[in-house]
Amino acid sequence: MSAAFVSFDDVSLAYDRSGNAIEDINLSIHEGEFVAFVGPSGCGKSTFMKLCTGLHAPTQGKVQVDGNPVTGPLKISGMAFQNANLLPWRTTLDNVLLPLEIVKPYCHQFRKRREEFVGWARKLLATVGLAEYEDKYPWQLSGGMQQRASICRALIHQPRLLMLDEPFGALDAFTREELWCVLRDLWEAQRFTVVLVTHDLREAAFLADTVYVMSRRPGRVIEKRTISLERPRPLEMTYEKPFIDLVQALRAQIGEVRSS
Ligand SMILES: Nc1ncnc2c1ncn2[C@@H]1O[C@H](COP(=O)(O)OP(=O)(O)OP(=O)(O)O)[C@@H](O)[C@H]1O
Repeated sequence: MSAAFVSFDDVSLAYDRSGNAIEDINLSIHEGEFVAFVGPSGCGKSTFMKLCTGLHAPTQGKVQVDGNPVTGPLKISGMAFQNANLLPWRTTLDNVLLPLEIVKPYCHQFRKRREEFVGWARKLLATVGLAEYEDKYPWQLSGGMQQRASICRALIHQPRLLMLDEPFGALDAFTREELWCVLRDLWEAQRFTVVLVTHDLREAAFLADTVYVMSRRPGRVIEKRTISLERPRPLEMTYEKPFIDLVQALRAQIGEVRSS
């Protein structure tokens, strides 16, 4: 096993005097690992993400990424959220290029290397099936297409850490499953580290190597479950018994947390 890429040592965070939002988190994520966080609403999943990416500092404990303490917004991460949040006045291609215009070191090279960067964006868009939509505006895309573009935008600067906060939560079940496969294939090809926050236990079990189950507030990790289903994982696998049993077990656990 490689050294931890993301590590949380006794981490707690209190936003205000109402007490800890998350408490005593100890975990290690290895480079290239795909982890998912599940738990009841308000248990601190998004808070975990903010700590990981340096958008908040812990009240107690230590957060490290790639061997360094996280002291401010992390440049090696890409993020995507439930809402695609594409800029409506930019085409799909220009939305995907945005991080390269902003993030160091690319922003300093943007003008000079624009053609090369456009090539990266086109390649990524083609990978997720949006080759013909590069010049369309967000309002000309379906919700699923917008989310594909938003994942491309999160990956364009080749981040080592991809943070996904319920990225498929607003999509219909069919589109969601399609995008699981898009994400699975991108991850298989590039092996960036992924932290996925989701309410969807099937999604967590299908995509992740490790699922962390969190308790109600103050959020603590109450279980680390290794998903040993063979890879690559075809979608059909989700209709087979081992997968169904796994999701049932996770569901039972969340049910216990909710009623406790
Ligand atoms: N900026 C903030 N200031 C004060 N309290 C906050 C802030 N952000 C989150 N909280 C509180 O911290 C707790 C954890 O919130 P968080 O958004 O991390 O939970 P979550 O598990 O992601 O929730 P959900 O599943 O509903 O999205 C909640 O009780 C929330 O009200």
